[in-house]
Amino acid sequence: MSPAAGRDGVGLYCPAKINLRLRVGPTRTDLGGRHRLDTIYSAVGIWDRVELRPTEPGSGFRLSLEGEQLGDLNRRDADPHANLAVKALLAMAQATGHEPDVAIHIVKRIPVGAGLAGGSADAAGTMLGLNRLWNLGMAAADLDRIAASLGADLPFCLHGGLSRGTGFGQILEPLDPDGPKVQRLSRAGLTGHLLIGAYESQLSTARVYKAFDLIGPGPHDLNDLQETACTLHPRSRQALDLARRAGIGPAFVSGSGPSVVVMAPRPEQAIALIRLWREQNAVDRIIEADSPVLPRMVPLRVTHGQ
Ligand SMILES: C[C@@](CO)(OP(=O)(O)O)[C@H](O)COP(=O)(O)OP(=O)(O)OC[C@H]1O[C@@H](n2ccc(N)nc2=O)[C@H](O)[C@@H]1O
Ligand SMILES: Nc1ncnc2c1ncn2[C@@H]1O[C@H](COP(=O)(O)OP(=O)(O)O)[C@@H](O)[C@H]1O
Repeated sequence: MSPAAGRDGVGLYCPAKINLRLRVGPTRTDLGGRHRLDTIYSAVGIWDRVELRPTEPGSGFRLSLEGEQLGDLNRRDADPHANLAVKALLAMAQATGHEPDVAIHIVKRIPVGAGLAGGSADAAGTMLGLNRLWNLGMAAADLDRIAASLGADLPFCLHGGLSRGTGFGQILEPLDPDGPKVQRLSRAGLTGHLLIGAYESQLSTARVYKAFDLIGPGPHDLNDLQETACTLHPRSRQALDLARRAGIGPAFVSGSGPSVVVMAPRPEQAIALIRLWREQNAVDRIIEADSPVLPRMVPLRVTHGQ
């Protein structure tokens, strides 16, 4: 991780997450009623920026959001305590005996409720930033434990890169970038340049998992939740069909969706797919990115005139 926090705080670049494989098993009481998973997480270069600045002692936390597509975060009645970054601040404060006197500013670029773990990314960035801002020196295992209490894919968001996830998604086996497993993923076209097709509408992860128990997995999908997500959000199926018919891919739904991921290693493939998606109005937003990537931390400095 990069240099220590600056005098005025710390900034984190928090990547999104996709699932290159997502096998969903039955719900388990020993997993808190969640489904058993076997997944390959990959961090993707769509970046939220989380800025943490100390506030006056005893003044409590502040939250501010910035971005074009804030989804349901933009509701006037949105409770700041429901924001996953705030939940992470309060959990870290409780675990370490610190007062949560921190201003959190989030610049959102990860589509909200998209299956890209935008909330978990911001929460993980907040945890990494506080570890530095408060000079905690917390061990990774302790951070992972707090992260797992906040969300199933939050532990992965602390680390980024490529990891296998089991349990309810919180047990991680980081994949060696130079090892045989990642080489196999690359040969299958599952690393490198990709397109994300995103939507104004959101899918609730809880709703998708509940519907999955009735709908089940598609026969050949990389993602067991894909058939459910496409049933609940047919435009995702349309976007995937267009990619498949154009021979561009692999193409799959990201996590609980609705966003879709199409691996497009060659520029002409990306250009062709962007044209197809736009002609057919198959998606609302198209983002080009690379994967895997790692979270990044930068010191904040007061800008002139601030
Ligand atoms: C589907 C996945 C795939 O990586 O990602 P997203 O699509 O959300 O990004 C994750 O499993 C989502 O992780 P996360 O979004 O952190 O889930 P949580 O907040 O912990 O739980 C949201 C809802 O999903 C259910 N859930 C979550 C994980 C799991 N293994 N089984 C479940 O049934 C929970 O019971 C809860 O009702
Ligand atoms: N910082 C945050 N960024 C995005 N969503 C958040 C955040 N905090 C809380 N949420 C809520 O979490 C829900 C899921 O958001 P997100 O993590 O982006 O999607 P997904 O779980 O599908 O990957 C949304 O309803 C959103 O209101």
